Amino acid sequence: MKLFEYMEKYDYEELLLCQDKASGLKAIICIHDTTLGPALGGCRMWTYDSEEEAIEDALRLARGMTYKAAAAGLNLGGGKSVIIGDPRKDKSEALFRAFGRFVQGLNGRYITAEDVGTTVEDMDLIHEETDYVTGISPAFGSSGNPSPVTAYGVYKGMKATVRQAWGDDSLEGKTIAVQGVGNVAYNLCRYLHEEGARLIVTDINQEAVRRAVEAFGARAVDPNEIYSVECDIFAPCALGGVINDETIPQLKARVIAGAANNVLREERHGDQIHELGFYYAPDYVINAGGLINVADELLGYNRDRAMRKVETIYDNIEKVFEISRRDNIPTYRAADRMAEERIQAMKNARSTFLQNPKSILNMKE
Ligand SMILES: NC(=O)c1ccc[n+]([C@@H]2O[C@H](COP(=O)([O-])OP(=O)(O)OC[C@H]3O[C@@H](n4cnc5c(N)ncnc54)[C@H](O)[C@@H]3O)[C@@H](O)[C@H]2O)c1
Ligand SMILES: CC(C)C[C@H](N)C(=O)O
Repeated sequence: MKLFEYMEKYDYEELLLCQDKASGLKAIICIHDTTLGPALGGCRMWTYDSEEEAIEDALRLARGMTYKAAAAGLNLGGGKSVIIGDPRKDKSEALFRAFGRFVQGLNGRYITAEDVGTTVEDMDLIHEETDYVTGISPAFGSSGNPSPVTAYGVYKGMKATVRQAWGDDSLEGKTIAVQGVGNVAYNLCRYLHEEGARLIVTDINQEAVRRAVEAFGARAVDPNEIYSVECDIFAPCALGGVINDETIPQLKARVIAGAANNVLREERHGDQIHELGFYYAPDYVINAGGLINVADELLGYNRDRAMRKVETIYDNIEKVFEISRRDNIPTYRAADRMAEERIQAMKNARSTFLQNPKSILNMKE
């Protein structure tokens, strides 16, 4: 990848490589865009096959966060970080504290939180070194683990998408294929099960599968079977890039709606599923619940206020489908348009100098 060419093409601000020999930390922090406010985005810990793959992931995820915050109506920019390593073996206090010091060094331009492979306990260690971290323990007045709230938002967004496809938003009797039953999807499955949906689940972690089968009477299938099972809704809740040339021809679902970030391997796959008549809920619109929740910490956390804002994901999904129909474009493009228009409008509005800009968030009691 030609880094500067790529960064220029998608308007990235900053890419930071962080290494600390003593703790073994190798991390990447990427700030995509801070037009709307500080870049808030999670920290992923993953065993990447190469450094290039890790950098690419950080870049793509950071850009997604800019769009996520903009589409959710938050005054936050987009950023993300990745720590290269195995979350089951390579974690230590020293590693997360070293990472925290790099975050502190950015002086608030980047605020971190959980993502795949990191937990509230890890955020608490980062918090030893910096206040620019969210999703820490509730004992600090924080919102804790964002995953259950992300799940609630995905549930609401899935219902809104189902309404587009079938005219009413009930999930009762719908068969839903869930890929990955980790932190978000386990909580999502609970909502789906309570509403009377039939669940098919898969995960590369057998323990996660067993939990979902026992708790929700889900049917388990092998990871490579999940694309082709007979179902109404495909819910990608593991990693990105799963809507691609190989998987699209296998899909039997009518709706694609899940928690995973960067679901489309390439933009052209979003065009393809649109032409084929799938109802796709754009990833960063439907999975914004966790971000909305941790963002509320910056105001002094109020769970009711945060949950009310998470419920607007239903309306945001409806807006995306409206734009898609109005402009005859795929939903992923409609979501981009919605986010880009807001960023541009705020860029223009902020051209006037103000001594004391108002609070960085626009959520009100
Ligand atoms: N946690 C949040 O609040 C949040 C918010 C927004 C988006 N997301 C996104 O949602 C997705 C899930 O996040 P999470 O926090 O639940 O992570 P998680 O690590 O708890 O869960 C992911 C699950 O997917 C499984 N998995 C990985 N590769 C797989 C494969 N090829 N096939 C089947 N299963 C596979 C893992 O074993 C794990 O159980 C990620 O893409 C994340 O970026 C999470
Ligand atoms: C909780 C959020 C700040 C981060 C989350 N992993 C996301 O992708 O939205």
